[in-house]
Amino acid sequence: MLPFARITIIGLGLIGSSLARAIRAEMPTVRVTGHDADPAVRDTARRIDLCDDVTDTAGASVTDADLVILCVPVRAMGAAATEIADDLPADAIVSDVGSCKADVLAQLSTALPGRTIIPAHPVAGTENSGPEAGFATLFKGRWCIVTPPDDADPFAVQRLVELWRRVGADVETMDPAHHDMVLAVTSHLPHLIAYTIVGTASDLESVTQSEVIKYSAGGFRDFTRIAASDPTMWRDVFLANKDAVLEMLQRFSEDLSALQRAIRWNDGDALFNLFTRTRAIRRSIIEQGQDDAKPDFGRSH
Ligand SMILES: NC(=O)C1=CN([C@@H]2O[C@H](COP(=O)(O)OP(=O)(O)OC[C@H]3O[C@@H](n4cnc5c(N)ncnc54)[C@H](O)[C@@H]3O)[C@@H](O)[C@H]2O)C=CC1
Ligand SMILES: O=C(O)C(=O)Cc1ccc(O)cc1
Repeated sequence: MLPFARITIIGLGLIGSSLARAIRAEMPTVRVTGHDADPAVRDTARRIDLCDDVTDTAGASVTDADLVILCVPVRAMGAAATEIADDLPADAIVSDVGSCKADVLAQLSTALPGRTIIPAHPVAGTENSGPEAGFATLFKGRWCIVTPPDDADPFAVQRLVELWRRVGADVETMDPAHHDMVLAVTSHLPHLIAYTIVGTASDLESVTQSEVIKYSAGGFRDFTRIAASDPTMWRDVFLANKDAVLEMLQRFSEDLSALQRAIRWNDGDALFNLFTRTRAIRRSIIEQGQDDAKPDFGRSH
């Protein structure tokens, strides 16, 4: 049985539009209603026939929904939830796709007291944004981490888990604070490093003219892809997951200082041992079949 009959998606960018496409592809009888605060995005969504209906107001999009998924930048979650509060049916489940979870749960709980809130995070995306960047297969074979509050209704959680399974995700449940620590090191810190290194190189570019671009090797190019990610989205992630990111950044800075010291003192063993350890990590990821990097970067969509 389908877990939901009428799903509303608020925020029709990369993730919202991918979800709309995936739901329509995998569960064609589900009615998908969409809303976005940006009129240009709503026009595009209508032109590309993204949803069964696109409404001009957030309230109108939820009046008969049994699931509402907020797909807006993490610091806009509270405002988006407040906009639907008066029109949300009593038995509707509210979820989201934000990249960090504790702050979002706090925003949603404040905006929608007494409502069923089950946050989630599909760990799948690209550096692109907007309704035309989405694609139906984005979530296939990817993790979706569901972070229910302690008192969550187990049946509501089960229905949301089933939705994500139907669009192809592997689902794990996790405590929100733990999610934020794990993602701070596996996703948020790598983005911060990419933004930094591309910024550093672009500062140098004025000295070296176009050499940074001309001789950019594979490693730097990979960083430029990540550093092309949406500025609003990532500003919000770093501010909303501040504590976990600062904790991981502290550890990273200490490790970087140790490497700096090893280079300064010609400690080849320290360098060799670290690089041997990290090579083994990469190889074990590939052996476990979790090397989604290459197919994703090259994925045609
Ligand atoms: N981009 C990625 O790779 C991934 C993003 N996420 C999360 O998904 C969420 C959405 O990200 P994207 O789809 O990439 O962003 P996006 O920039 O492509 O789309 C966000 C959309 O939300 C709309 N919006 C902003 N505030 C709104 C409001 N108050 N009410 C209605 N619409 C509003 C914007 O107009 C925009 O169309 C974020 O919370 C992000 O952390 C999660 C996994 C991957
Ligand atoms: O494009 C990439 O490399 C990503 O890392 C995509 C991504 C961005 C944010 C998330 O919360 C989850 C996945």
